[in-house]
Amino acid sequence: MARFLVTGGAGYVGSHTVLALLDRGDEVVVLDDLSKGHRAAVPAGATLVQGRCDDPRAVEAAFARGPFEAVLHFAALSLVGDSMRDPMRYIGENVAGVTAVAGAAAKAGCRKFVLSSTAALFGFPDRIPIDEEQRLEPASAYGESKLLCERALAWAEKVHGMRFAALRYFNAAGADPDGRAGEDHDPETHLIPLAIGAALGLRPPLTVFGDDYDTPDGTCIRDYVHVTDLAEAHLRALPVLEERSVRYNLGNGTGYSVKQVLDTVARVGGRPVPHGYGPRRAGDPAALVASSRRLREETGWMPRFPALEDIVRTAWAWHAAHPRGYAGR
Ligand SMILES: NC(=O)c1ccc[n+]([C@@H]2O[C@H](COP(=O)([O-])OP(=O)(O)OC[C@H]3O[C@@H](n4cnc5c(N)ncnc54)[C@H](O)[C@@H]3O)[C@@H](O)[C@H]2O)c1
Ligand SMILES: O=c1ccn([C@@H]2O[C@H](COP(=O)(O)OP(=O)(O)O[C@H]3O[C@H](CO)[C@@H](O)[C@H](O)[C@H]3O)[C@@H](O)[C@H]2O)c(=O)[nH]1
Repeated sequence: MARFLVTGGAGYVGSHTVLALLDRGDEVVVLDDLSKGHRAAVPAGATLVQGRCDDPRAVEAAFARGPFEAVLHFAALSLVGDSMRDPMRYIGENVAGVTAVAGAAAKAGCRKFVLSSTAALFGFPDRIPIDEEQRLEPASAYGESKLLCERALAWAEKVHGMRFAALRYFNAAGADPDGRAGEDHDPETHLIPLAIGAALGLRPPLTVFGDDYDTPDGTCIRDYVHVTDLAEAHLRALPVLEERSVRYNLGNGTGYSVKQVLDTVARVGGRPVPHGYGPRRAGDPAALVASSRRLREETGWMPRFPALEDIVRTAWAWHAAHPRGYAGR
């Protein structure tokens, strides 16, 4: 049993990872300012310190609950479109969060750090699937902020001997298979919850952003990876940090188009997804699919829910059971 600090543990991916840690018997302290997350998403067995990652007093209060085996850093601003309206805020806050938390970790003698990084590091990629050797050229301030976070951690390693794992998630999706947690962003911008919301009559009809891409059906292709599999990848990456720092691209390795996602939601839910077509969303690449070969080979990670249908089924179950998300829980 070990104790972990999870920043952003009241958010979507963070809360599922807290569950994975608690399920295996670990102790968890969550540092989250609840700006986007939900108190009710912090599992009962975890301790919540409410505060910002770039506030030294809040970070100190969190580390006072240590010592920690490792820090898992999920807290960040994470909307691509938003980052293009307010790029300095995204870069400033995301980098400040990492530097404050990693600096405090080094001071406290905690030398393992796992960063939520992103496929947005690759911008418009040259080749699919995207492996770790591909050019890093973010096409958004959000992607740039995460690249700078990775680079900051490389300095923490050089100077303080801090090992880090940068996990570049592709599209996180789905919900805890036991129904204990799910996806509830406000505003919600992600395809699967919007499609399910439209099918359930909880949200307006979905707009497909462009059907003139150079893909088989004209809509964008993404690699949807189950949030519980993402959580498991964090646990798998930890032992590698005994030896060295790593960067892993993290997805299923299969791409699905927006139309295929809508068909799957309709099939799983047994009702159509009301939708129409609109212009392309600025900054959307035609296709993003991960090669997670390195992660699989070096850690033994294997997704339990690689099929889109299973991913959508768990998401559907959560949204149907919690039509208002975490509100009122
Ligand atoms: N969801 C995805 O598909 C996806 C894909 C790639 C990368 N990521 C990255 O994974 C991480 C988690 O994403 P998510 O979808 O769970 O987001 P989320 O918004 O649900 O969770 C982020 C959490 O961090 C908290 N937070 C934000 N800024 C904070 C700050 N300064 N101090 C303290 N707490 C703060 C929020 O309140 C929220 O609970 C983010 O770093 C995101 O960039 C997500
Ligand atoms: O109303 C909508 C919402 C989305 N889409 C499309 O659906 C796909 C998926 O979009 P979305 O769910 O918003 O995810 P991404 O824009 O691919 O971004 C996610 O995945 C990135 C990595 O791939 C991360 O960096 C981001 O944080 C995360 O939000 C894209 O082609 C969108 O154009 C629509 O057509 N209509």
